[in-house]
Formats: sequence, structure tokens, C-alpha cells
Amino acid sequence: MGLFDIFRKKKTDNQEEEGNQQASRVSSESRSDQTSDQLLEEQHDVQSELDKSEAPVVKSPETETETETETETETETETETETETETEIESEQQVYNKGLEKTRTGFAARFNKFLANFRSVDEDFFEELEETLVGADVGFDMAIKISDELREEVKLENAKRKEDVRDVIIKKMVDLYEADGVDEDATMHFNANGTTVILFVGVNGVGKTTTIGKLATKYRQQGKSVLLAAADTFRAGATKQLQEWGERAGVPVVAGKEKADPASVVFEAVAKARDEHYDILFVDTAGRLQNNVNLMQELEKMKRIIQREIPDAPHEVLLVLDATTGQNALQQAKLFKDSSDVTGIVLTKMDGTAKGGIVFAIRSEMHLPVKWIGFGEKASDLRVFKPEEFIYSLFKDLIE
Ligand SMILES: Nc1nc2c(ncn2[C@@H]2O[C@H](COP(=O)(O)OP(=O)(O)OP(=O)(O)O)[C@@H](O)[C@H]2O)c(=O)[nH]1
Repeated sequence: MGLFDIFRKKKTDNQEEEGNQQASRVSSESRSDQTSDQLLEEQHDVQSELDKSEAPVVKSPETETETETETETETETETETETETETEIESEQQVYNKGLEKTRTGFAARFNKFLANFRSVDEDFFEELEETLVGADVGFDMAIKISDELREEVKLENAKRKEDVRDVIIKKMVDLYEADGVDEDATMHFNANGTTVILFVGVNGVGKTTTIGKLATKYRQQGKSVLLAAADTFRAGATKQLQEWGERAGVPVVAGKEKADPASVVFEAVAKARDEHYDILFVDTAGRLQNNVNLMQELEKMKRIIQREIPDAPHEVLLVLDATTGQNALQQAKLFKDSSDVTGIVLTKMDGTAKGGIVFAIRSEMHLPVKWIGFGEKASDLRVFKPEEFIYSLFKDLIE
């Protein structure tokens, strides 16, 4: 099943479920005005409707703790699921829906504005479409690719209604996104015979230290032994920030003095991790400016030191990007990809941006897998990136 078909299925399932819930609500609201005979009759009707859907209503543990507004809770928590796995997916979907609220609203607003001007599929149409897509941060390349492919699209030529135009565009976006990602490996790589070393790179303030804190908490909770290296000796306070996360997560931190050579901290940490058989070592690096050659060389030096102690390390070089910076993030990705063998992306602060289209741009222009996505500042706000949940959350209000 393609990504767009999965989207459609999720959409249909949720609509059916909302319909059933409305039926239940109508039933309970009108109850007081009815005779017991009428009540029995109606309960029977509602029950037959529910029976048709076959699946039992299951509440996952996570869904019960999540409350936004009363309406959202009602529509999202009481979900029909067939298996336990689907329950998990559903609750993950809720996290995505909440985290991507700003992005979804922003996307919908742009699209609706574009569609409001729709008269016919002509040159102006394609120009406006490209502007809309670039404005939503999907990246210039992706915008042109979508527009070019749509020129060939017979379905679009025949489309008369705004809704048909919208559906064809979104399907094309999802199809291209899926096609660009066929060879992508978004899994985390671990060392089968010893310590896994994961290096975090990225410019100032993107969320490297916070992400390490969140991941340390996550892996610690899974029973792994974790060590942190505070190799960001550049920013005053970075070590302290990492130590606070370390304390909260219950994991030790190797730190040097302020302005110490980051390489010496890395050396000490790798040796300790290897000798004391830690499962994972996370290395926090300074928020370096991407055009500062010396800082890039410093990163290279760190990698050499790590490799001297553990030859196939680092097992991951995760580039942390702040989603709120849009196309700037893409520029950073290009520079870091060229100079530091990035293996994956952590996209932070998705909760704070209306331009989540950056996910499309990263895949289409960088061919780097997004491995984690940040929806907030708490440890539990870092999630494994799931394209299906992402796509659904982004477009769920746009397609009927
Ligand atoms: N809303 C939100 N805030 C985040 C997220 N991730 C990180 N932050 C916040 O972003 C700010 C910067 O995060 P840091 O972890 O200090 O960034 P850094 O990359 O380590 O910064 P330097 O040490 O200067 O290089 C902090 O206030 C974090 O709480 C996220 O997913 N959502």
C-alpha cells in the first residue's frame, strides 16, 4: 500500500469513527426526552451501526493522559482498533497531531488561499502553486518538481472543482515524497560488539544538548547504560545543561574545564565508555558556525580520536536542525553533509513552526533520513520520525 493509500485509509477510518461517536452522543443527549421504548429502539440502531465496524473500542494508556480540548479528546481518544499494534499507532498519531498543529494550520491556510484564487489550470496557476509550496518550506526543487509533474497530469487538466485540484496536488506531493525516500534507512545503527558512539552536530541553539538529554532518558528507560560527553566547551553553561539532563536521566557525564580542548573531553569519554562497557556514548559538540572551517576541522579531529579507540565509531552522526529556521536549516544540512558524514537528522521544535514542509525539502534535496522529531522540551516530546503519521497529521484537514 502506498503512502497516499495509507493516508486515505486512516482518513476513512477516522471519519467512520467520528460518525459513530456522533451517533452515540446524539443518543445520550436526547435520552431524557424519550420514552423507554424509543430509547431501546435507538440503542439497538446505534449498536447495529457499531457492530458493522467490527472492531472493539480500545483506549490506549497514552491516550487517556492526553487532553487538549474536550472536543479533540472526544474525537481522538476513543478509537476503534483491531489489534494492539494499531492502538500504539493511534496514540502515536495523537502525539503527531498535537505536535504538528501549527504546521497543519499553516499549510491549510496557504493552500486554501491558493485554492480560493483558482479559476483554471493555466500558467498563472502553476506559478501560484510554486509560490505556495516554496512559502510552505517544501523547498524550491520540490516545488518545481511537483509543478512540472502536475503539468503532465491528465486528472488535473480535467479537474473543474477546487477540491479535485487540491486532491491531485496533495497526492502528487505524497507520491514524490514517497518515491524520494525508497532507499532511505531511517533506523538507528548500534554497535553489536561494544559501545555505540553517537555524535551530535549542528549550529548554536538548535537543540543538540536537549536532544541528547531526551535520548539519554529514553535509552536509560530501556535499560541501556548511557554515558554523556560534554564536548561543547565553547558555550558557557552547555556543560551544566548537559549535567542537569544527566542527573535527571540518571546517567554520568564526562566534562572538562570551561574552554578546555573538546578533543580531550572526547578522548576521556570514549576511553571510559569502552573500558567500562557502556552501551551508548552520546557526544555533545559545540554549536559551530557552518562556515567556520576551524570548527569543522575540530569536528574531524574529534572523529579521529573516537575512531582510534573504537575503530568503526561513530556509529551515527546526527545533525540537529531547528525546523523553525526553514530554509536556513536546509543550508546547514548541505554544509554539514559535505563535511561531517552525517547519517541522519533530528528535526527539533516542530511544535513551534507553521512551515513543516522542511521535511519534504530535506528528503528531496538532501537524501538524508529524518530519524527523530522534536515536539517540545520534555524528554517524552522526542519521537521516532514516522512518515505515515507525519503525512496524515499534515494533510488530514485538507482532504475530505
Ligand atoms: N519547543 C521546543 N523547544 C526545543 C525543542 N528542542 C530543543 N528546544 C529548546 O531549544 C533551546 C536550545 O536548545 P539546546 O539544547 O540548548 O541547543 P544546543 O544546540 O545544544 O545549543 P548550543 O549549546 O548553543 O550549541 C532550549 O531552550 C531547548 O529547550 C523542541 O523540540 N521544541
